[in-house]
Amino acid sequence: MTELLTSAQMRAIERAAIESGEVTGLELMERAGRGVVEAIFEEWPELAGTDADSGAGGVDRLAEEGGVAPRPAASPQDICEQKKFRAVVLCGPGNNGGDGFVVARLLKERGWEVEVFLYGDPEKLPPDALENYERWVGNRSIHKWDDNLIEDTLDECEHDLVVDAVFGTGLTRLMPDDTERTWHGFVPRVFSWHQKDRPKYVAVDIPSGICSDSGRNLEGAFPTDLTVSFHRAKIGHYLLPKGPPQGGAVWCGKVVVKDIGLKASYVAGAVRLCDPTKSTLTKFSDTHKYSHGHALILSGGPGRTGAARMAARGALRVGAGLVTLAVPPAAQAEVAAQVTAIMLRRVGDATALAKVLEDARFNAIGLGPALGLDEEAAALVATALEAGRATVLDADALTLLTQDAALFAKLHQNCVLTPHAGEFKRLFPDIAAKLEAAPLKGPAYSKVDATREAAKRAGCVVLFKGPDTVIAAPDGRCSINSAQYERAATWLATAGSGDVLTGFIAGLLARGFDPMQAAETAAWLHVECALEFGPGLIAEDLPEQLPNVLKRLLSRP
Ligand SMILES: NC(=O)C1=CN([C@@H]2O[C@H](COP(=O)(O)OP(=O)(O)OC[C@H]3O[C@@H](n4cnc5c(N)ncnc54)[C@H](O)[C@@H]3O)[C@@H](O)[C@H]2O)[C@@H](O)CC1
Ligand SMILES: Nc1ncnc2c1ncn2[C@@H]1O[C@H](COP(=O)(O)OP(=O)(O)O)[C@@H](O)[C@H]1O
Ligand SMILES: [K+]
Repeated sequence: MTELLTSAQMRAIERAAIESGEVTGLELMERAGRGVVEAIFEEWPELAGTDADSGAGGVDRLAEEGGVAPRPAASPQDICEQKKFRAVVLCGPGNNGGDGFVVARLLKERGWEVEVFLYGDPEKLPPDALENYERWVGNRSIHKWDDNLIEDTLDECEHDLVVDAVFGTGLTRLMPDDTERTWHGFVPRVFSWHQKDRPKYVAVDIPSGICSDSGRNLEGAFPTDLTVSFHRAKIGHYLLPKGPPQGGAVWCGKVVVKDIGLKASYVAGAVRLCDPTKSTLTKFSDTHKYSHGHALILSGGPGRTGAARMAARGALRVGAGLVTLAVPPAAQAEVAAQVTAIMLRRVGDATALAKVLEDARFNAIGLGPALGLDEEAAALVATALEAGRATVLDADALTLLTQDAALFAKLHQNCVLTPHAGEFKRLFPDIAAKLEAAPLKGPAYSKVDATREAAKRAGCVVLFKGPDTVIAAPDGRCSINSAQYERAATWLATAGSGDVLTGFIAGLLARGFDPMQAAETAAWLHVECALEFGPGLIAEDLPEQLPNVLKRLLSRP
């Protein structure tokens, strides 16, 4: 799985590389700037089409240095007919600004018209950024930051590109809103997002104003078409904090990560992006049904059995050897008429459930969807938890946990809780309050922090749903299952899709996955199934996509 870093982890990696003598800060900055230029031309090849001032030399030079691929030299006539590309590069007071000066220089070398604006005092720039500032100003002009001048510059003639290199991983305070700078007024004026032929907006590392650890918007963020980060993506690229103002992924456009030559070393405690490997899933290919475990899914009463039936179908499709629905007697006929491969057991109350669970072959339990909120349902949850099996709790089971501290105390390390935002807030109101509070500084409290704190308190795995599902274990392991960017699947937010996820987790628990791995793998498969089907999906469709999804995954090299 891909590591997602915090700003502190990234700084530590950079510091270790510099201190070991492997690379200098200046070299890293040059590679970062070059990576941004490369990514721009990969994203918009049409922008790589001319270098009117420098001829083909600019391109070849960059290519020799490991930059973009060389292309045939343009004829003089072509060059005359081609318009000159124009960029505005907005640089900030730290090393993010330093990267911006490198980008400006490389574009200029390719014949671009480049205007650079500096927010801050040149004398206060850190050493590598200062060096690149001086390389830039050696023979070109630089403008002191001025909202009106930036706006006039962009209005004066068509620009192809605006590069945002104001703040990166070093954003530690709310965006400035003083008399000298008025970000809140400035951004929307310059940023004519819906205007046809507007310039492309590119963020260096992260859109300025977005906290790279949390994705929180520290007010006044610049939205972008393309975000180019370095070495590893940052957590903030993959979280989607609710607004106002909304933050994270929604501002990044698309995230490209460029290698800047830092070693891929293990980072203790790093958050990971869910992407199970074939080896995670080899457990899918072994043999006998009894070796694949037996999941027990608890159903609600008459008229409320659909949720559990969908969960059971999910558990079976994901590969549990056997799946049994525990059904109240009054709902038995309703369920029996609608299931085939799934078995039924009459479970009238908690005593009956305890009796069923005497059979040690039931090695995983899924409960909560449409279970009910009465005392009987609470007793079922208590009995299930007392059995100590691998257990996934969702929906009504989560609500019951919020109503009874003694029930909450029965949670154990083999449990997985799967709250959506509302359920999370009811279960962990104080943690949710921290997450909802407007951030005043960076790094801000994040959904990752909140889920880790919740998992620690519950003593079990917590899967906090959303397009940025965060999964955490009490020992601090944490991952994000993203349904954003190329995995965007908004149609997954459909009634009952959470019930299917419960089933996927229960099925994987039955197969012997540990709770963290079951939750991560199920969440990932859930989104893959939504992508496989596409828009128009209803929850029942999800389990039926699994055969194709698994086939594709298992045929990976
Ligand atoms: N860490 C690394 O390995 C690398 C970092 N590089 C670049 O360096 C960046 C990090 O550089 P820095 O740590 O200097 O941080 P930044 O350049 O992101 O910003 C720090 C500066 O902004 C000021 N600042 C922070 N929040 C502010 C606010 N709300 N209002 C006004 N000023 C504010 C700080 O006082 C400081 O002067 C990365 O994002 C990346 O672009 C790259 O050069 C390549 C390697
Ligand atoms: N914008 C989104 N894009 C993709 N998936 C989403 C989005 N919003 C929610 N989801 C996912 O949809 C599912 C909804 O589950 P849940 O809220 O429990 O609904 P229900 O109770 O109707 O089943 C979760 O897996 C959640 O992560
Ligand atoms: K930036």
